[in-house]
Amino acid sequence: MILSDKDILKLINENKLIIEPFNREHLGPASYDVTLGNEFIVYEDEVYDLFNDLNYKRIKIKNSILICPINYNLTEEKIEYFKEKYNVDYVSKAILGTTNEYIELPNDITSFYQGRSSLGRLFLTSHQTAGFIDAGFRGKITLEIVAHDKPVILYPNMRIGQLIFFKLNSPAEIGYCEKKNSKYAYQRTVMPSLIKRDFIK
Ligand SMILES: Nc1ccn([C@H]2C[C@H](O)[C@@H](COP(=O)(O)OP(=O)(O)OP(=O)(O)O)O2)c(=O)n1
Ligand SMILES: [Mg+2]
Repeated sequence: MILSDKDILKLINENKLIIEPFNREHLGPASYDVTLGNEFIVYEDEVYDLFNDLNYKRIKIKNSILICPINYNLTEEKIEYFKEKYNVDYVSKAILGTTNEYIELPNDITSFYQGRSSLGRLFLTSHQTAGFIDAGFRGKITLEIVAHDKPVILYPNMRIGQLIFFKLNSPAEIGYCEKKNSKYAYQRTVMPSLIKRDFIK
């Protein structure tokens, strides 16, 4: 069962569902709009070797970031051109970002993160395959941001996507943060893939 605005508000007021910061304006008929944080991660490896630690750099921006399509030949000159012409802090292709919002789901609620139609219409996606938020998850949501057509300029604190909440038939026995090997429990900022932990016995 998908939660309506009334259901979401009731759970928030009962402190069963946490969304921080919470903005009543961001509540939709059956969803909650979340906002883009100002911290990002760009990987620096030539290949994603799942068995090794991934090298990446963390970026914090003040005003705006320009996301180029993944097939772009992003030369240094092009980066300088975009920075100059559009007055952006950073230029990147695929990049990891985060919501500003920290959430806590009870063990009987899961959520799906979906991009917003206004950005979908600009061929910008803010999650790839990962959109499912486990029951009992606590943390901020890491976003996988890709432009599929033209470069798109994004701004911290803009509404980037939405959370839809589902009530489970019965509460999960073990919530995400109670599971021993949960990789992203309590993440308070953008986190890189920790897939390597799947291979450590
Ligand atoms: N775009 C997304 C999707 C999910 N999550 C968070 C909430 C999920 O509860 C948690 C784990 O998601 P998955 O189970 O899809 O990821 P993994 O299976 O890779 O991680 P784990 O092994 O920890 O379950 O990551 C996130 O931060 N950003
Ligand atoms: Mg998982």
